[in-house]
Amino acid sequence: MSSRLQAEHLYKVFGRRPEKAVERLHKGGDREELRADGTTAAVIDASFTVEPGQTFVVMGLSGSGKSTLLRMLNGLLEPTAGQVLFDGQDLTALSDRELREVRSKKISMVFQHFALFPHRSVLENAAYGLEVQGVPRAEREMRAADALAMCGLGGWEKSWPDELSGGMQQRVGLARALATDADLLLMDESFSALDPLIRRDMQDQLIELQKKLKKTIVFITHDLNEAMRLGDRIAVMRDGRIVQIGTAEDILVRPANDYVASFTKDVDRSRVLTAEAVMDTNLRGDEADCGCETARPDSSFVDLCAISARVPHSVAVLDKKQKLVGVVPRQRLIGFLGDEQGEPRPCDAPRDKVVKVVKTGA
Ligand SMILES: Nc1ncnc2c1ncn2[C@@H]1O[C@H](COP(=O)(O)OP(=O)(O)OP(=O)(O)O)[C@@H](O)[C@H]1O
Repeated sequence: MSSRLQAEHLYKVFGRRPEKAVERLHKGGDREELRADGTTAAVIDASFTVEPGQTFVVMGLSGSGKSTLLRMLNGLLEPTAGQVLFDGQDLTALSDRELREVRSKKISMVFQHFALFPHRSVLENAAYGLEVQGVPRAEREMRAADALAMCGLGGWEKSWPDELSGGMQQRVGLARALATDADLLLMDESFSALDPLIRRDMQDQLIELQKKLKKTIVFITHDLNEAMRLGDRIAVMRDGRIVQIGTAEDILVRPANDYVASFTKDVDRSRVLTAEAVMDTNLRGDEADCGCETARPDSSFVDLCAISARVPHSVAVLDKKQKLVGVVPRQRLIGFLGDEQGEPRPCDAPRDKVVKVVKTGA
């Protein structure tokens, strides 16, 4: 059973008199103001909940506070203010011993640079977390071998890390995290050092594993495309603050401000949007009465385009109970793809006639 993670008004300030700095931040002060005094507000008032089995992605540019936030979630850094609740337990109130216990049994980290021991075999590396827990050799080797197989590394147990490619080494890192049966996986830029194709493979692997294992995952990245592929929910950080939390669709279709919107420019919208985000919910009520093919709210954008090409009118969207919940006119599909949700401008020419050829260029 996976666990629930909750961050409540977390602050981390580095430098002199951090508590005083939190007070100033409370009163609306910002990072720049504090920096002038030689104080860094790394994380400012971060609150969120990660439900059991969810992948929560924290996305932001370098220096936005992602790693500091993550280190507070596993108790490696003590918050200047605020609380971290894990399985209902306040991590900030635990003794060092209790915290070490929680960290070794319930929380696993996967780092960007695989952090493998060069003089241990792949199997010994995957079993490392269990060794720290004091699990007997035979059991830990069995569990590590299972985790390696889950990560596609069956047969590589006796190899050495330097015999493996970067992608395979990261699979060992993932296997090590999975072998311990920890409910909470904290992944810090775990795929950022990999080539684009291998990175995509690892994302696919994580998505597949997560369908089965349903861990509670916090994944840090600076890449919005990666965030959107992996995240059930995404928090966007800027200058220490979370500026938006939402699904990939929320971020894409309803960015909280221009800063978030500026990230979405490079996102392949057709991979993120579903019928639910695109559909018009202003209904007559009889749009699905004709017996033509329909879509579901979770139909992908690409599927929706294909259906739209096959039916002569708007696509009706029906929920699981076959209730009509929206319609998608073709115009709307094209508009969403081009991030243009206004109405077409009027044209004086007779329908379907090209009146004159407009020359462009010099
Ligand atoms: N131990 C520390 N002492 C002082 N300042 C720190 C410390 N750790 C982090 N910072 C500062 O806090 C801010 C947030 O850093 P953090 O590493 O959390 O950001 P990040 O988003 O993870 O960046 P990156 O992607 O580059 O790792 C930065 O300005 C950084 O310089």
